[in-house]
Amino acid sequence: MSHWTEMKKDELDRQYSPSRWSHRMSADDVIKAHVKALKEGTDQARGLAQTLLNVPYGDGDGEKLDVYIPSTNSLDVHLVIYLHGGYWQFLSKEESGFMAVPLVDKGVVVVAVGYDIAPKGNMDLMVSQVRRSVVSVVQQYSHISGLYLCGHSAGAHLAAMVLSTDWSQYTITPQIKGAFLVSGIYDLLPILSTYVNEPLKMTEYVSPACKPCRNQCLLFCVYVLYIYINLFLLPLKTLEATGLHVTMEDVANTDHFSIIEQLVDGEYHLTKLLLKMMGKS
Ligand SMILES: N[C@@H](CC(=O)c1ccccc1NC=O)C(=O)O
Repeated sequence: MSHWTEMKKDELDRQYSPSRWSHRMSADDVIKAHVKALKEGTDQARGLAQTLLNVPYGDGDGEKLDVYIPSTNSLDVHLVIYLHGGYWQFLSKEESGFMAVPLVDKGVVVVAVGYDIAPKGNMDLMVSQVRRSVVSVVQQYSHISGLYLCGHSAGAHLAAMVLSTDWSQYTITPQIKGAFLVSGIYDLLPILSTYVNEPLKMTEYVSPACKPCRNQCLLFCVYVLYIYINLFLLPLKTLEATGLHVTMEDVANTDHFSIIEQLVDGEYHLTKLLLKMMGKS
């Protein structure tokens, strides 16, 4: 495969269209099925778990999060913050509680963060929102014994941006014990000239600033290897060079969408891996 700098726009657009790489269904159908699966999973979690919905973490309309709470009296409670995907322009927290049931069952609190997707929000705002959401969660749940991040696709990028935050500008420094980054995109430069950037309107000035490369606390790192193999491997090497404990998991028989949808299932390999990261297996 040629390097992205040598690709014509059509080809780059195709490479950055995960729906067109699914072997399960047509591009349109895979997206429809994805949104449906996430929504149904979230509705189910809202029915089964105790919840606190629309908790503000800032003054903006979009600065709200949902909390899925286990019924446990244990003091050793772990909390995972989920940052949804959707190329920073699709999805919301309303479809982002789908993985809560198997985690809540194991006594883990799940927080699904809402942020202002494009065109309402731009990259700087989204990065600032997810960072502030983490600070707010730590302030509200100071008793938790372990804070973890999970993100899919664009949400994995945002999670990596959280990990690379200079917390000296914030009131507290969250102690993030691990991050579970699923099928993320970590280099924004190649997408500047693609359709993905149309609502985002990122410039070359924004993009390097939003490239997560510094990281202090990554324990587990999950990628799916299929199309952009070279782009995915790059941050892994960068992270390892900093002396972090980074694990890469190559998940068989999946695609960009099913890899995260299946977190509704407690028996799914990645659900078990996420629980293992939190010492809950
Ligand atoms: N144009 C993108 C659309 C996409 O990524 C997407 C669309 C709706 C909901 C979620 C999406 N991506 C999730 O990671 C694609 O071809 O897959």
